Amino acid sequence: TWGYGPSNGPDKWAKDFPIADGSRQSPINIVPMEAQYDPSLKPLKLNYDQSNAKGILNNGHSFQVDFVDDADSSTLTGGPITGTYRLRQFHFHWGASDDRGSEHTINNVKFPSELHLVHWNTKYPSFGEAASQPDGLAVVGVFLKIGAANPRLQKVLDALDVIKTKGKQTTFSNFDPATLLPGFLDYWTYDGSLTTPPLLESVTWIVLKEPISVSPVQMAMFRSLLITEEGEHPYYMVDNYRPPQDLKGRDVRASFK
Ligand SMILES: Nc1nnc(SCC(=O)Nc2ccc(S(N)(=O)=O)cc2)s1
Ligand SMILES: [Zn+2]
Repeated sequence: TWGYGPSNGPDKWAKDFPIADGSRQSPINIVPMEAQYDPSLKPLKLNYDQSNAKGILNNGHSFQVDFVDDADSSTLTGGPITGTYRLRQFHFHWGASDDRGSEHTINNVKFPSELHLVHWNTKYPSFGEAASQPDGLAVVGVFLKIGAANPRLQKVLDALDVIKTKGKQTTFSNFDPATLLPGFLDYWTYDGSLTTPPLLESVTWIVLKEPISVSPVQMAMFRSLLITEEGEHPYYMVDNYRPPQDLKGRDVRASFK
């Protein structure tokens, strides 16, 4: 199956997922000077209920915190989207060293990690249905930048030692992902895709300009996860990022001047 290694990594995905060469693939390199300020873009509204946090899972290519999404209690509204999108999960991408790891780049600059908050459009009956629609998903991307240790991140990182191997999961409750957001919610937005197989072209991307901090010690905790199952020869979960894809004529809009 797909992964990030030399034999199953991003350059090989088109074989099983031909949409990898599609017209609205993600991530992309963001060039702020070429983004167009759009005064009609609304402020982002992220309203999460911490009690919706359900569990934390090592899925073999990242770890994700899953949310109860059977009601409009943890939602994304405003921004470039119309209607209400429900939070499904959040996860991260990161590098083997601090010089890489993010999926989106800014002027070709990579960050050590990128947080993705995945939401689905409630005009569709389920996440799975929404995932196949052009306006089905909205993912908020947040860059992580090396600096002071991030105390809000620590609760997530402290849960990693019980989900070391692929397939492990544990309960994870009472966590408001809004605590992971930066102070200002200025963003860039463009039409894109899932950045891992099935690479579905159903994502309105909302990439925040302001990063959050992470310390080198905290980055080392991300890198202690394994992509392998218990009992298998261990391989570390690192460099789980897809490089930027061709813009193919798409516009990138900015919510700020
Ligand atoms: N019918 C379907 N059920 N589930 C899927 S795909 C599962 C899923 O959530 N995939 C996913 C892949 C990548 C991303 S990302 N990195 O945020 O673009 C988010 C989410 S299609
Ligand atoms: Zn992601």
